[in-house]
Amino acid sequence: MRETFRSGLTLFGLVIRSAPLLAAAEFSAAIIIAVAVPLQTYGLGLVVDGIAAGDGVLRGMVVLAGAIIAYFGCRILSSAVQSAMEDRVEGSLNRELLAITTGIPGLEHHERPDVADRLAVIREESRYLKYGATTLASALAVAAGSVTVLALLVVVHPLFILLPLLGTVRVLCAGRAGRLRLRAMEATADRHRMIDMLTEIAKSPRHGLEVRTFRLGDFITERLALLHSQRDEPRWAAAKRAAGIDVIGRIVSALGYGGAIGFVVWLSTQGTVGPSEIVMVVLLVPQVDRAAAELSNSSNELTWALGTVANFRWLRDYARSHAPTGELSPAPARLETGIRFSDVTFSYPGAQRASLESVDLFLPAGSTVAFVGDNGAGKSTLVKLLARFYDPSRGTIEVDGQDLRQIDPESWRRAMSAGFQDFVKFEFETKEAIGIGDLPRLDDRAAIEHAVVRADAEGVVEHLPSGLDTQIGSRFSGGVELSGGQWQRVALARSFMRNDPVLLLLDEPTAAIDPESESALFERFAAASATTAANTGGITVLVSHRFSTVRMADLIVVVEDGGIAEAGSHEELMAANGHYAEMFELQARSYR
Ligand SMILES: Nc1ncnc2c1ncn2[C@@H]1O[C@H](COP(=O)(O)OP(=O)(O)OP(=O)(O)O)[C@@H](O)[C@H]1O
Repeated sequence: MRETFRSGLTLFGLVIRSAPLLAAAEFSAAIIIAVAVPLQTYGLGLVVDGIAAGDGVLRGMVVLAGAIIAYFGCRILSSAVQSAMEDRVEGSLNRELLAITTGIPGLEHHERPDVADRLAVIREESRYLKYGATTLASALAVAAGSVTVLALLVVVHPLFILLPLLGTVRVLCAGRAGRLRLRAMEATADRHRMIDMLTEIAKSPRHGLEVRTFRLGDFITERLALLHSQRDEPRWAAAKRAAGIDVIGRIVSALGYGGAIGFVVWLSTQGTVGPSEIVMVVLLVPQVDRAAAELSNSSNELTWALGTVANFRWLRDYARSHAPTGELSPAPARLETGIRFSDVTFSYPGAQRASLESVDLFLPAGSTVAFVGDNGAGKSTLVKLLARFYDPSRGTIEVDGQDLRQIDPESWRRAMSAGFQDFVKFEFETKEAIGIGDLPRLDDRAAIEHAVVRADAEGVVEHLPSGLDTQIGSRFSGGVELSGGQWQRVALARSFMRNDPVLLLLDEPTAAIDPESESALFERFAAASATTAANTGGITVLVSHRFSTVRMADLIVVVEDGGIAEAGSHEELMAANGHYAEMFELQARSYR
């Protein structure tokens, strides 16, 4: 109950923050409409009284006309503001959700199934929050209308105070039914995510090649049918139970309202009430029933909306609890000694096996470091720990002797830069797709051109019809599609936007580029790293499977099965005649 109340407050706060004036107009209009309806009945009662007593109908007509004008005026106002308010709420909710999820410093929330399920439910249900604003307004309005109806009925006979009890039964039943449906949705959220994923694979042009090559159409369709039945059957079972509970509520209230009308007719036979009271009760009792129906509808919708708000609050609390705490230092502007891994063990959330086991490693300031090793050895995991997407499960990573956990992650990310194999294809104008690598310099054309040169991407830009001003990607009209290697060079230029980062992480950023160009590129990296190293003592880390490229690194780290097998310069490792020498020879021979 307390949680529901809190979620209601959160929703109310969200609505007021998103659209204060529109919300004030919508809430007031909804309340006035709800109160105006019983007031019309009251006015009619006064007219009947006036006629019966021969006193004239002016007073009754004034109340009736006032209530009718207020009713229609507010209906017009409500229809004008409602959808604008909903759009504003939806927009600001989406922005808030995005800010929360992207604001979590690490990546764990994307990989923990319990968090991913909640995110899926929130995404699926966020449209209810848009309507939740209107639902909240109508729930308040129904409450105000019910109080007015009840006050008028109690004046007729105090026993009518019991009528809301019947309404409560109906509302409770509807609330229970709504919770049943929401729980079924939560329990089947993983299947829903899987359906989303398969549908995306089936529809997206990006996956079209593989889907067609492997003739996956039928396989995906069958898998989707199975998943739909696994998702929909529990939901349908819950919907049936919910409908049963709803029907019970409706029967109880219908019996009660029939009894109330019978009661006032009986009172009139006893001479206790007159014609105006009969008119009022006959017209007001259905309004109590309608109010209960509306309240149960809006309580149904509100239960859904508040359930989603509860998930939203959970996510916000999760983000807060994962926000860095304690005294945090800014990232160093200059590295003096280097970065040290001491006894670092790391397991991904939910993983059975550790991906890194007791790693001891020192990356000296000002050096270029290459990570090599077989698939799944742990190279990218080392990179992710360096970027602080995750913290070690055991052991420490120290930057110039300071634990990385004590450095503000925001400041650390600003001080570093990175390029990844599975980069994002930002379908923007080329200058923006590159410039976003250093947001404060998004409009600095000279800096963008410099990054293009460093990434050896001049050839890509020269071939674009409007150079840096060309829209890239085929999603938008006039957009120019790039090849895999060209996209990768744009992504590389993006990672070179930041001047002199203290850490530059390049995790197979050239996998789509041919070996010769990669070698040439790495020479440029090394030259750029030398400048960076002189200015900031920065470290460049490169992950690559190509030994011809990594040989020029100052330090080559051979990662094997979650540990460090060997580390040293190319010459040292060749002299040691170990795994590196063997792999180098093998690759060199195959190139020859
Ligand atoms: N998100 C994840 N969740 C669970 N396990 C993961 C995750 N990412 C990687 N792993 C596991 O961690 C181990 C190391 O993976 P990592 O990506 O670091 O290897 P890698 O050396 O970069 O491989 P590759 O050369 O194929 O890119 C692997 O066993 C992999 O299955």
